[in-house]
Amino acid sequence: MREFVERLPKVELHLHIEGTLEPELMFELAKRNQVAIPFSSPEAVRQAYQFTNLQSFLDIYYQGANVLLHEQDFFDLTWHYLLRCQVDRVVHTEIFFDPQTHTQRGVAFDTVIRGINRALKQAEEQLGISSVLIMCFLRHLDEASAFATLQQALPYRGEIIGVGLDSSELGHPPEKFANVFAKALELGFKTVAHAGEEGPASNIHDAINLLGVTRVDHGVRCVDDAQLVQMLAQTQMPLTVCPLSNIKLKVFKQMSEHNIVELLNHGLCVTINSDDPAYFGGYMNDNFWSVVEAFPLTKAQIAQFTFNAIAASFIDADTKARLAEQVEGYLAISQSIN
Ligand SMILES: Nc1ncnc2[nH]cnc12
Ligand SMILES: [Zn+2]
Repeated sequence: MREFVERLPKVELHLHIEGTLEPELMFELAKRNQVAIPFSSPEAVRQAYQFTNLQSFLDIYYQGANVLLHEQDFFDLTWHYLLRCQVDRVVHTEIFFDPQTHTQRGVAFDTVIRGINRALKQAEEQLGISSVLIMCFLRHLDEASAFATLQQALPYRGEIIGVGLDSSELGHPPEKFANVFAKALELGFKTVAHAGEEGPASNIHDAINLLGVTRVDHGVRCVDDAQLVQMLAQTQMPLTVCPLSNIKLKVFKQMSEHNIVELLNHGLCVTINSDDPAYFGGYMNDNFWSVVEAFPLTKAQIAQFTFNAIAASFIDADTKARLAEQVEGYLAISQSIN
């Protein structure tokens, strides 16, 4: 089964590029850019990754991003992730970036996007991996800052497919960003938002109704509202679930208590994603495997996560059909072997 999971073509829909900063690269960039970091070695960094909740992670995560200063740094960060995609058979990825994490430190929006985009283009050409970019607003910052960020993104309309919402969910509900999301939709951006990760099921409702999202990031707290679960199944509203993240951030005590398979069996459009893999202990294969290890799933059920991700992606219809065919072929061959 492990080999089936490893070779299964995958589509990633919930990945923060800043969350792919491995301790080794953090050290290399700290040295290159002469930025002080409060760790003595990459191992010491890993030791510090003991989180009690979302906020305890975010505090360390924003600190780590301080080593990213130049276009080349953003290129290196993104390229390392894309090489890992190749290993994990991720054929398409939809990447979040947090411009405010960088512009607040005096790094230009242009520097961030140029570095990331150069790596994405190289991956398309050299690795055959396609991608799109989604710009997230930090919800602990105010509406004015989100509006300013949206304004800064206008020259890059062709390179940014949508806007998202991340950072501290508790105390920062979707309604805080209803105006800026309305403007983004008017400008032609797609919208997604983290909701129902640590926050209540009502945040999922509000992300859908007030922010016009086409996907909900995480969304696992939907189970607290049976009617909402029914609606999510009926509308096939995608949930980009991140299993290892949820364990690391104590959303669930252990994988056997995770609700992803329950949601899959209810017919929801759930997908598997890695969120911040450098911090949470694994990329796509590890996330798939953590679920497969904890629950008895057939190959067809495992492949369903990829079919769901293809359907939920921002890829054009022809490419979706081609990718789905590729996965169907893979599933048929591996089912015929045993
Ligand atoms: N899991 C997560 N939830 C909210 N904001 C984030 N930013 C990066 N990872 C996040
Ligand atoms: Zn996330």
